[in-house]
Amino acid sequence: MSPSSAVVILPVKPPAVGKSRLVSIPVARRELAAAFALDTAAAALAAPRVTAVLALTDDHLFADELAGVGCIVLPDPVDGDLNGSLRQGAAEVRRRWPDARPAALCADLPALLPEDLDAALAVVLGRPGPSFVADTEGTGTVLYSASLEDFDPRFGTGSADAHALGGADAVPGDLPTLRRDVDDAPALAAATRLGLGARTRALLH
Ligand SMILES: Nc1nc2c(ncn2[C@@H]2O[C@H](COP(=O)(O)OP(=O)(O)OP(=O)(O)O)[C@@H](O)[C@H]2O)c(=O)[nH]1
Ligand SMILES: C=C(OP(=O)(O)O)C(=O)O
Repeated sequence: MSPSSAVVILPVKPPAVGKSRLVSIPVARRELAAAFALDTAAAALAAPRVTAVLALTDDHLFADELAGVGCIVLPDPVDGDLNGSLRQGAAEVRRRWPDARPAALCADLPALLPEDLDAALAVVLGRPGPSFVADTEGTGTVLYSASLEDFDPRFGTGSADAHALGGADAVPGDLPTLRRDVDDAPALAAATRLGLGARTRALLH
C-alpha cells in the first residue's frame, strides 16, 4: 500500500557559510540563509501530507531556531556529503516514522506555499518508485523522494538530469513556489514577486 504521508528531510548548511552567491544583497548573509530555511520549514510543516520535518544541520545555535518552528533537528550524519547525509536521514525516518515516505527538500525556498508542496507530495506518494521536482530553470532539484530501499539522492550540479538518469520520475505541474529555489539576486527578485515567507520578508524590508 502507498504511504499517505511524508517526512521532509531538510538539509541546512550552517547559514553563515550557505548561500554564497547572495553576497550582493545588503543583508547579513547568515540572516538571509537562516530566514530562507525557517520559512521553508514553516511552509513544509503546514502541508497536510507532511507528518514531520527532520532538519539536518551542523549549526548548533541554528538548530534551536529550527526546533523553535517545530522541526526535529539532527547534526549532519556524514560530514561534507549532502547526499550521504540525506541517505542517513532517510534511514532515520524509517526508524522513527516507519509508515511515512522520506522526501528531501532544499532549504532555500523562501516563497514556498504549503499548497504547492502538498500537491507535489500527492503525486510522489501515489507512485511506487522515486520522484523528483526540478527547479524553475529545469536543471536543479528542489525535492527528491523514494522509499528507503530506492532512496538515492543526487543533489549537486545538473541534479535534475542525474535524478532522471537514476530512474526517478519528474513531478509535472506548475508548482511555482516549490520550484523557485534562490541561489542569486535574480532568483530572489523572482521569489519576491511570488511572495516571500514572513521571516524573509521582514528581513528585506
Ligand atoms: N546539512 C547540509 N545541508 C547542505 C549541505 N550542502 C548543501 N546543503 C543544503 O542543501 C540545499 C541545496 O544546496 P545549495 O543550493 O547548493 O545551497 P548553498 O550551498 O547554501 O548555496 P551556495 O553557496 O550558493 O552553493 C540547501 O538547503 C543547503 O543548505 C551539507 O553539506 N549539509
Ligand atoms: C544542490 C542543488 O541546488 P543548487 O543547484 O541550488 O545549488 C541541486 O539543484 O541539486
